[in-house]
Amino acid sequence: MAKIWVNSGDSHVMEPDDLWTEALPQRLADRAPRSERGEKYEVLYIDGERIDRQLNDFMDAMRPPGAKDLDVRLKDLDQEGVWSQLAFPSMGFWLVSITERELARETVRAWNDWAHSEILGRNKRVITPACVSTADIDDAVAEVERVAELGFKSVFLPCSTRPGEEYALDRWEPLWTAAERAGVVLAFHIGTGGENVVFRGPGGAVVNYMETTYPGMRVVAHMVAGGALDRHPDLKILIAEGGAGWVPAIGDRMDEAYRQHGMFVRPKLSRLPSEIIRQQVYASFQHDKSSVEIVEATGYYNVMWGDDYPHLEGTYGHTQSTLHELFDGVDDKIRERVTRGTFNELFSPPEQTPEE
Ligand SMILES: CC(C)(COP(=O)(O)O)[C@@H](O)C(=O)NCCC(=O)NCCSC(=O)[C@]1(C)CCC[C@@]2(C)[C@@H]3[C@@H]4C[C@@H]5C[C@]3(C[C@]5(C)O4)[C@H](O)C[C@@H]21
Ligand SMILES: [Mn+2]
Repeated sequence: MAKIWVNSGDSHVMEPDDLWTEALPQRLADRAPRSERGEKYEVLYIDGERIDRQLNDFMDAMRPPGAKDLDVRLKDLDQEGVWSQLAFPSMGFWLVSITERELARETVRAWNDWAHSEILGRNKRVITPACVSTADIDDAVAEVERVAELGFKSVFLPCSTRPGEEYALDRWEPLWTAAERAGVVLAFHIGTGGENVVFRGPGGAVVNYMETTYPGMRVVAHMVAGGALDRHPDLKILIAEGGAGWVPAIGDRMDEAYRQHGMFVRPKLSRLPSEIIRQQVYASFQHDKSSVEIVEATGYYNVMWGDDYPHLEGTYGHTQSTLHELFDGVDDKIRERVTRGTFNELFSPPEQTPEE
């Protein structure tokens, strides 16, 4: 089978265990996110809070050779046919749980400086979003301005927020303004900002997998209906790892709400929700056939494939067979858009050198 070369809008870096102990004074490093192997679960400590995380066997699941080594990762990518990756944090995901201002600001800054020197500074194919404080919007704005200067093209935000901090609220407006002005994409990754295991019982594994998808839909509802994207027409948001088939469907439902409940709608928008979604909302998927099918069926083109490397939910080891299943027989324009074009539009990776 001919090799299909793609870009990945959803991958992950795995940070060195000493990222924060190396970068921060002891009084802050001791409170930064830390992972320990418990009896049955990985145990996470964040600013003194203990969270029982993944089942250990989940954590021990197959890991590609390059998960923690950039040079080896690039060889993995050549083998799998992935040219460029937007690589989200791993331990850095838990920074969004920090509510104390100084700790949030300093741990985020340290993560960004590590990514800038160890990833962006050492290669052009793998890029990361930057992290920002969710504890203080002024700090988040300052960090967006700083990292944009450093060359970051996106900023990671959690899909779930603390109560009273929902994305439709004015609290976030300075961040939307700064991100639009800096030309950075807001990259929301599913399964972040809240509990990922909310049900234990029959079907738990699948039910919880679905439960982490819904907050991605909520982000779109708040950013569209709350007016943020209408007020900032150059701002683009990505919902990573949540699939893409649902995006045009919620556009229809939001249009129906906007029309049928018009007497209750505020703020009024200059465009229908479904138009805003087609112009400013992007989504990534790994295996879903429906994420490809809806492009032609609905005219929603902001679909981006992702390898979710090095996670279990990703395609490492079966990328090419997945890509052929997804794209063989699909219109070339749609296949090019989903496998590379959407990523190129958002992140302009370097031109791909011909395969050796
Ligand atoms: C769900 C249970 C506990 C049910 O068990 P029972 O039947 O009652 O005995 C069991 O099946 C299980 O532990 N499964 C392991 C997977 C899992 O934790 N599932 C949660 C929902 S899925 C999820 O949270 C995603 C969205 C997808 C899997 C990877 C995921 C956990 C990743 C993984 C782990 C960690 C969290 C993270 C980023 C991170 C750095 O990589 C996302 O925030 C989130 C994400
Ligand atoms: Mn992912």
